[in-house]
Amino acid sequence: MIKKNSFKNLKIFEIEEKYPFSKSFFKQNQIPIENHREKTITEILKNLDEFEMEKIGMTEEEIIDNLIYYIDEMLKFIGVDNTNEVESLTIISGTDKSGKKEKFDSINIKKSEIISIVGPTGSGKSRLLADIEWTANKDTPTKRQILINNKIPDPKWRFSTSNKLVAELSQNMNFIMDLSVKEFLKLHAQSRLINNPIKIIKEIIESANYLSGESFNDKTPITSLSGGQSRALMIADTAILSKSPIVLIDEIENAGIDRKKAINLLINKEKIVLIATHDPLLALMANKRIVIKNGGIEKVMITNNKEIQNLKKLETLEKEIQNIRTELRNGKIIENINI
Ligand SMILES: Nc1ncnc2c1ncn2[C@@H]1O[C@H](COP(=O)(O)OP(=O)(O)OP(=O)(O)O)[C@@H](O)[C@H]1O
Repeated sequence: MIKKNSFKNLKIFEIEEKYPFSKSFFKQNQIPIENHREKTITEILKNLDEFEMEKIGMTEEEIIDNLIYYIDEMLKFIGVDNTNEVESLTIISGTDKSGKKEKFDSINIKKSEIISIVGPTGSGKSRLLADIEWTANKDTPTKRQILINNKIPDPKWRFSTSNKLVAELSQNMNFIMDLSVKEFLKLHAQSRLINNPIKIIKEIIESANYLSGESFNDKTPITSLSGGQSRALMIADTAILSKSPIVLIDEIENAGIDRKKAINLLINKEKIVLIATHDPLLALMANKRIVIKNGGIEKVMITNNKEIQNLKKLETLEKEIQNIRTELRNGKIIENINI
């Protein structure tokens, strides 16, 4: 909610910069802001004569109240109101596949934390991500409950398309639209009412190229992106453009993308990231890992110092595998392996 007192001190150019859509309020209500952008709304209204005020059809207070209401509603609509701020996510225990209570009471995850979810095939990793996405309220097969900022979340999260709590990155990123990368990102930026889409589109493309190493540009048709390139584009888009405070990743596939860079990009944007994975590198990159067995959360482990050192070894191993992959692709014979 915008506070009226401090709002009154904003100059028109500051209001327009912060809330670009406010321009249409001024226009529709015929408020003469032209050449007065250095003034506050109150200063402008005070200088209007009776006739001009009559044309607007509202008192000074009504104009300010309506403008604040308009901005608040627009912010909610595009999903950038501060009710979107998520400081923590809590998972309250439910039952495993046999109906037994899970072995924990609650797990609290904070902003900028990264959590991996590990467990055998079919153990329930994707189910946990789905519980979070649906903000389960004891109404899913696991009977878990999800709290946001320690409260039962507003049901708006479940149904709103513009105000999404969760951004999901899945393995399959098949684009079917006949658009260039620039057109695609521009559409997304427009839907978020971004003021300067050109700058942000450039940033997303640069980040995606940094992640995939296989460059593309703004003119590349999205249908011709490779698997790695489209995953890189979606990750960069999610990190930079999406307002969703929680990112759920169902395994970042190995090929064609630097997973460490991808995770760092998401973390820098202060998101909560949960990754269901079978990949040791991703599992150990997380601050904590949730171990799932037979549909239930078996335990939560904190990545310890020894594991962090081992992560470095795994990264070296991974680099060597990448080198071998490149050599094989280039028709070379694999004679030496450096481990
Ligand atoms: N606690 C539970 N109670 C009832 N059903 C569950 C529970 N947990 C998981 N399931 C169900 O078990 C099935 C397998 O779970 P899920 O797909 O989440 O496994 P997974 O660990 O992601 O598997 P994979 O590694 O193969 O992707 C799903 O149908 C899911 O709904």
